[in-house]
Amino acid sequence: MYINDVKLSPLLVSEPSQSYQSGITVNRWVEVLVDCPGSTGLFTYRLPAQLEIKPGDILSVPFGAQQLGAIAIRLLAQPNVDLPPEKIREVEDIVSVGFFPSAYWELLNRVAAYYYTPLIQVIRVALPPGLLGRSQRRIRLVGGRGAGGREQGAGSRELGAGGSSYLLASSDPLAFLTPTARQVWELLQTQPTGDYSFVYLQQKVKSAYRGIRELLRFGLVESYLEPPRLTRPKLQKAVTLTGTIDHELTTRQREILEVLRRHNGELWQNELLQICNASSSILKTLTQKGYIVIEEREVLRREQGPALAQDQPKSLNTAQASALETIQTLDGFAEVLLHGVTGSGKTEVYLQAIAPLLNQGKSALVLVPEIGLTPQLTDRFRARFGNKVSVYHSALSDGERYDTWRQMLTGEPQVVIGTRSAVFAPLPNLGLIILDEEHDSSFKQDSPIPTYHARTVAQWRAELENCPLVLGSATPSLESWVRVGRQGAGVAGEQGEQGGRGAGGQGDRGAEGEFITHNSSLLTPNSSLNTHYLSLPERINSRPLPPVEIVDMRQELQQGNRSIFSRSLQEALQELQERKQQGILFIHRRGHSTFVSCRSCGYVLECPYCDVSLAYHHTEEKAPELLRCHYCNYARSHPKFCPDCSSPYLKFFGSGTQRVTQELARQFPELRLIRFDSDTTRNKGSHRTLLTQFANGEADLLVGTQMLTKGLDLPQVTLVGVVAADGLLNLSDYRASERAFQTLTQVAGRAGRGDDPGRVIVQTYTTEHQVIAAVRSHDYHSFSQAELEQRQALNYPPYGRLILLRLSSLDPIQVQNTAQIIATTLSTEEEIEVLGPAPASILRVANRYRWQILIKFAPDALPQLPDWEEVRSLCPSSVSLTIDVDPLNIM
Ligand SMILES: Nc1ncnc2c1ncn2[C@@H]1O[C@H](COP(=O)(O)OP(=O)(O)OP(=O)(O)O)[C@@H](O)[C@H]1O
Ligand SMILES: [Zn+2]
Ligand SMILES: [Zn+2]
Repeated sequence: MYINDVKLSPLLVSEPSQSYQSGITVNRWVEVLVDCPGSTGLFTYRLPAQLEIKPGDILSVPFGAQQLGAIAIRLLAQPNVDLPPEKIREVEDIVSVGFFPSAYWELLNRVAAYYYTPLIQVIRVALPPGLLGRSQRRIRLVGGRGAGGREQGAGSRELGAGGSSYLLASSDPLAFLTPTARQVWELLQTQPTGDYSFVYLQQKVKSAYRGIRELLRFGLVESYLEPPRLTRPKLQKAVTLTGTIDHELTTRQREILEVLRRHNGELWQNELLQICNASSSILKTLTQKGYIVIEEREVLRREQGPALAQDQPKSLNTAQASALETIQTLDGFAEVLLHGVTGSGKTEVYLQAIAPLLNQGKSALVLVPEIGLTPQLTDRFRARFGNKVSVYHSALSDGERYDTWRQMLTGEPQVVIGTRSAVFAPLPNLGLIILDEEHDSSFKQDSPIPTYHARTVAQWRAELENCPLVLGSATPSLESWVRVGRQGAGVAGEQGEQGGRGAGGQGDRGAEGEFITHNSSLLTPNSSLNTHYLSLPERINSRPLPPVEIVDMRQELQQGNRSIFSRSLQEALQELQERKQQGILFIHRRGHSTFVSCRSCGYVLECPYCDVSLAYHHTEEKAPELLRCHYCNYARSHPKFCPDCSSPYLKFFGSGTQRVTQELARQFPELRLIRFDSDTTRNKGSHRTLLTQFANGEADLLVGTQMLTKGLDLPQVTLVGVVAADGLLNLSDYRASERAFQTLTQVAGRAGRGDDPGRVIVQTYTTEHQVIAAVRSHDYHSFSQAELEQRQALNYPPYGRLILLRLSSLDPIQVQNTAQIIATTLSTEEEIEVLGPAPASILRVANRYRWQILIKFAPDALPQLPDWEEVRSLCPSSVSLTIDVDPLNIM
């Protein structure tokens, strides 16, 4: 039995009337997930009569010869019929009660059900790495040693020996304990900390678990999970001032105490030593004299930013103020689309929406697309909220993740900024969720499962926690646009619609024409959504959006310009230097060139493991010349001669970031460059370093990929150049246009954000493309309208829903046959449309052959979806199958 069933039956505990009979608990059963690699199914256990278990509790259960951690999923009044009752083992104990608050638990279950993923996999995404896996169960005395329960006198310890304690019941406060419990309790008393691992107690005391259970019942001990070894709390020495400073001290000693006093009497030892430039021996003397106390204290390893000057809220312009007002009047769950052009000050609205929440003791969750974008954004949040801000993303070390996660559990009001997986940040008391750059595709996980979209999960989370969700973007996704009822909304109305509170999206729906055939609530079809559309139509200080010049590269070539830079762009680069301004050059690809081929025979150098050409990488004069696969990272040295015909004439095609920087260095030797792509930002902190260098004016031009389209706010940037828009325009995906429009609009939006006006130059071979026209006129409305018409005609999202089945195998025949069998089976289902099977656009990656099947269906018809377990059972073990719900990449 698999977890998908969980969706169908309510997760609540079976009715008490079923579990109790004339006041006595009868046998009950519980289905659990076992924390054991590879185990994804549910296992049934019997509940000992005295244990009260709720779904989401962490249990310990016998599993084979082991004792494992497990999570209670649901209680059963009857075990599964095919399980012989005598084979069912008993739950050993509850390790932790209410580990998952109910709304959070519900969220995890929804994710598992919607994305057809075993719940344990979802739990693994949500928890910091290793929390369950390497955890160790421990038992400790409640209140520490000596304080354990009602005992205080010296007598009790003597009495414990042997079974004689019964005789002295009247004078022994612990006489009610059985000998086993007694023995465990005594053993714990011998430890200074009053605790032992469960395993150790089991070894020392026969049937210790019984005794422990008893002690737990009387509240004499508690059971807890020790953090994984790798992620032990980090301890650091803290120095506290205790005495008053008097005159018997040397000047030096007084100096140190004075520093401590100025820091409210407390500092970390290393900080104190650093500030005073002192050695630890002097602190030792001060300790001996009783002026200070040094003790180990836990430091939470949270990623620390640089110290920042405190920043004050800005006074808002009219549009910002009105948006903020709407957000602040929201009470409980609501969805807001904050559509603000690039540089309109969305971040300031977020900051001011969060500030009062913190004062009310609530927390806020801010989701951003990529880490590359976070340094600048986190700095802004830190400048406003100081150490109430923490960052949570997968590039943190395990220790940092674990500590940040625990910091959230404290429930202190705070702001967590993070990427996709931070949507599961365990913040109690959530007051607001913000998804910045909500259109960005990195919010979607393609693999491994769950293939969740953070926006979808955030919608559920906001609903379950009953708080507002704000989606911000200059180029909203069509899903969000339709969801707030903007489809078909007139362009003319844009300026005036500052989201009439409460009416928001809802009000102007219905009056519109042909697009209103579908309900906007695509994901939760029967809940009536409280949606709002808020617009920031202008940049801050009424700065204009930069004019966008489109250059036809075909004409450049006709007119004899063979450079990768048009004359327009060359002039602009020249001016940049003269005017001491800065620019950004956007290139679709990293590396040097996209492929290498032989001019004599046409041979193209390809990856031996993937069906793609190798990209040429060459960073500087003396660096090795490499050919690299961008799919599997295979690399080889660049051959001198064609492997096929031995001709020496190998030619590079297509230009990546390296080629462009080399070309720039040749044509504009004076321009100082910084290359910003995934090759140069591989190390931790390198994003920040490069961006800081650029912001400090240490370079004139930032040359990079996708990464620099996102949220960069640098006022001194006046020029933005797009070297070749075509790579973006000509993708085969149904979302190619939407993505190209978003990327180009975002990158254009980096220009002219300060006092100097900006300009944008887009080079392309297809000037007539509708996306190019829309980018030129900054026209989101007509673009989205035209695009939605096409989507609707073909029943693509946001009108139809998609599920993509990705199959892959080392065996090309087997995967193709399996795909065929599955597609045939699926096509008998009614109300769904099956496309394919088709080979993926790159058939082979890392030696695996890939096929896919696309399923389309109408969202509000609620078709009978296939039984996925049955579909999976059609897959031989050599073929892997991923079910990608709402896929973004269909290539
Ligand atoms: N009310 C205000 N008064 C003065 N400056 C402001 C105000 N609001 C925002 N700013 C400044 O305007 C600049 C642009 O704001 P911000 O980066 O928040 O825009 P954005 O809408 O998030 O842009 P993008 O979508 O392009 O990333 C920032 O430098 C910000 O500090
Ligand atoms: Zn050749
Ligand atoms: Zn490869």
